[in-house]
Amino acid sequence: MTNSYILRKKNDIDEQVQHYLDEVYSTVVSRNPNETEFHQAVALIFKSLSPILRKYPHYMEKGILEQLVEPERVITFRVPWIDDNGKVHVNRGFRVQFNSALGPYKGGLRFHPSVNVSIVKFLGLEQIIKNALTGQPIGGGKGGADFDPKGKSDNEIMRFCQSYMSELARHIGPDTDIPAGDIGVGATEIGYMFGQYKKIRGNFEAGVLTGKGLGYGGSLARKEATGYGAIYFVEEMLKSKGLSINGSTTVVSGSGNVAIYAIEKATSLGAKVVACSDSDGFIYDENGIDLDTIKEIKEVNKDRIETYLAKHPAAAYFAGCNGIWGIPCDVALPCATQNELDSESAAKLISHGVKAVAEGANMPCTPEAIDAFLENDILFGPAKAANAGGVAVSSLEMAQNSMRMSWTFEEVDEKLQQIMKNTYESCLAASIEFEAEGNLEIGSNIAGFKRVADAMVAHGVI
Ligand SMILES: NC(=O)C1=CN([C@@H]2O[C@H](COP(=O)(O)OP(=O)(O)OC[C@H]3O[C@@H](n4cnc5c(N)ncnc54)[C@H](O)[C@@H]3O)[C@@H](O)[C@H]2O)C=CC1
Ligand SMILES: O=C(O)CCC(=O)C(=O)O
Repeated sequence: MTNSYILRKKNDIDEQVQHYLDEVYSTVVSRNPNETEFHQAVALIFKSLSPILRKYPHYMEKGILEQLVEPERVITFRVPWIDDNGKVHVNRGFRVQFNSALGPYKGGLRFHPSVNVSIVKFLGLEQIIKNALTGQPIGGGKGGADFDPKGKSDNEIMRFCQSYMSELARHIGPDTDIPAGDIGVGATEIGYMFGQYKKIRGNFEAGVLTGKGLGYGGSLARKEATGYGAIYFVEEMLKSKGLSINGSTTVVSGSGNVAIYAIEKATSLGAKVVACSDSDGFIYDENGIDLDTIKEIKEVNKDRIETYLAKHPAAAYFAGCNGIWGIPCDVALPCATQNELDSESAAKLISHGVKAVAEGANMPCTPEAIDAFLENDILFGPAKAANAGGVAVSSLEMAQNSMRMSWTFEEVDEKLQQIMKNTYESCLAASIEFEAEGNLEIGSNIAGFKRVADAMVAHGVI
């Protein structure tokens, strides 16, 4: 009698939770039609949340999920600029100020032709949970424009950045919203945007942007932070199985900021990184990639990865990006872009004996690929946790700006290592508490969600 009563109660709450998740998700889909990346990001988070909603049903009673998936503010604006031939172009700019429960909105800006409201919202939603996992006092936001920096002159990029900031400036500030870089936005673009912001405001507010140059308020180790942080996270995952990245064969997709510094740290810890890519194709160098050549191609010459062969004729180049996951490796790090690693690629990695996969990029693995890794007991580091090092050091940059002082590279790196260790441990602890031991996908979503949800409950319905 008692047992069947308990069983019925348990089924009731299971049903309520599932009904609540389904209902909020279907509202997201109907209210935001065609925003497929945003739907995917919502579904990924919701898939992990049943256990915590069962344990703490007050999150449902207080409508936390309904509020979480609706950005506090979405700003869309015109970005007109003039090219070197005098022709006028108009791009569309975005900033999604998604959630400020834990602090001012914080997250990068992406300049890429694919940028639209769906992409900015998926990135913004992920950023809320990621920022919470770092333990830093930062809310979640993201922005960008459908501007393609490829093939543009330095003057064109400067004029674009100035125009973009002419509008964005009125919406941001060191205690309001602090943008940084993402795809297509590095220290050069941040510099031009900072210059324009300073001119408009008539103030030197260093803390309004992060990822700044070292000469005017940037932090040592910010450039390296996302890639290094991903490797610190991978080391924690591997350690849990008595393994290490030392001696591993590693494959990294992309060859931008995240990929380059992931390769640098992995190599310094004894991994052999044999492949990396750009949006045209990938290189395979069985001796281990020469990172100085990659840096020269990507950071100095802004050229294509194929040109690696000029200095390393024994290496191989393959057109197309997906083939990179067919290379046998122990550790795979997708560090390029969303949905770059699908179930077919996951199956290849698994059949070749991959031991760990960690997402340096945001949402690079499709939901089916993630399921395949988890079902096959592959260590899986989700983006929200594995690539949190970049925004964590951005928060340290804000702290240094507030104090008007600078920490050494070693000091920042040490704090980054501690944050990545803490992030790993809080994801693991949540996975254990909610009976999914070692499933860091569930652990990261629950641990990050709980911190944000508790703050939202404390603030009331606002
Ligand atoms: N920069 C940062 O601090 C952080 C970046 N991320 C994420 O990491 C990813 C990469 O960003 P960044 O390195 O900053 O950008 P980036 O602009 O420096 O580099 C992007 C690289 O990816 C390559 N790429 C683009 N599409 C590709 C594809 N389909 N296959 C292979 N390569 C492709 C580009 O050629 C470029 O080399 C993005 O998902 C971004 O959101 C995440 C956390 C922080
Ligand atoms: O450093 C930041 O504020 C943002 C980094 C970022 O865009 C990300 O974590 O995806």
